Amino acid sequence: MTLRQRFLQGLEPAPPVLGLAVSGGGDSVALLALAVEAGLTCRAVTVDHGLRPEAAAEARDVAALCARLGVPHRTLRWSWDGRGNLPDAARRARRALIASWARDEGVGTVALGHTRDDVAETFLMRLARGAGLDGLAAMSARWDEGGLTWCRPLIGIGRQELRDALAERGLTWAEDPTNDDPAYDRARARAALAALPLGLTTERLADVAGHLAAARRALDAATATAARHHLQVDRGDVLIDPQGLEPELLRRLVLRGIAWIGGAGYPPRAAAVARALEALTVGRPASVQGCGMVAQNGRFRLYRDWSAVRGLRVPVGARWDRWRLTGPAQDGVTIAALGPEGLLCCPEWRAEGLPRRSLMASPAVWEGANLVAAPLAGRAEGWSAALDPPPGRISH
Ligand SMILES: Nc1ncnc2c1ncn2[C@@H]1O[C@H](COP(=O)(O)OP(=O)(O)OP(=O)(O)O)[C@@H](O)[C@H]1O
Repeated sequence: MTLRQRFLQGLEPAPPVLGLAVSGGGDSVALLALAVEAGLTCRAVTVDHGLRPEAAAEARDVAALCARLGVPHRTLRWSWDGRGNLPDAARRARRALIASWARDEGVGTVALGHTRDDVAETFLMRLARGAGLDGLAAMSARWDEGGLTWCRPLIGIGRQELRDALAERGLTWAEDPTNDDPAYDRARARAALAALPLGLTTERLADVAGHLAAARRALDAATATAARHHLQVDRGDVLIDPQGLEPELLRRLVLRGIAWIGGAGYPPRAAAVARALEALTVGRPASVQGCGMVAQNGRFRLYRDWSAVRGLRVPVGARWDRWRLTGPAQDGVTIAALGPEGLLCCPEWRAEGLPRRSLMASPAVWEGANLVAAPLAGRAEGWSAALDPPPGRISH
């Protein structure tokens, strides 16, 4: 099969308009070139993170190439607020910017230029960190998120083959200097791939990651089935019945609960989850990523820890933790946690059937220090609280 055929196979089914995330590096320039050669209708986007002095020039080069190829292109800018881990913050911001660009452009599918080498590098990096099945499994070739389909049509293709194809076409690309900077994990993984022992190859490692991805999909399906029988959502809480569950499936259900309630956007440390499960098994409470857990009548209740939201205050209409409150319009009111003081003003709270600790972290309407409404604690006063749906997978 030719390179173009393999690219089209990786794209199946080809969308009416394909969004292309083009950084200007060899992989994504090859993505752009292959999409144009295949005659697809495309729109391209580049995110300038402003992190390297050359970034703006690279974005201009992509814009110029797109103009030559007749592909509409946009450059989006982002600047780091200094929070979180930089590569991770940049990736999340990039995905969010690209998603909103795609929605504005009427693009339903966005292609990323990850290659087989990226799969092998990621596998090695995660192996070095002692990752489990989820971390070692190959990145997804296609997934839906936020109303958009993301795909990686080059995931089965080697980086060198793509560069050779670019060279044949006289196309140039930018080399990211951090790719060879041993301060970065990925650069060290690249160097390690160039000198693998035991006859191991990039293809082999990518194959192994692919086998693990198949196992992960099966486990995801088993987790979904287990959730139907063993997991229940009780307003903002999650109830899990551990009876008869495989320990690994129980762990995965607890992880889902933590992801939804804690909302961290990345999985908690495996050791922290193992400790929490051990504590629950002997009837002690636990807390991970702002998600509290207690064992109660043979079931685990996962709830929002009040300490994680006690300082959170937003205007009416804005999202508070996982909630959005609506009610009679009124000036000067804000949304914050009910807390112990608020609960004292809700004499009927027990009738609602939620434990005190869950209600403390439930959303309430405040006017200064006065409680206006607490829809989950028996003081609705015309207000209602809608909850975000539980998420699917966290990473792709
Ligand atoms: N600045 C950017 N602008 C547009 N697209 C980008 C940009 N950076 C990366 N991409 C897209 O993401 C693909 C993968 O690039 P890269 O490996 O740097 O990103 P990543 O999403 O951070 O992945 P990883 O998890 O491998 O670090 C690129 O081929 C390209 O499609």
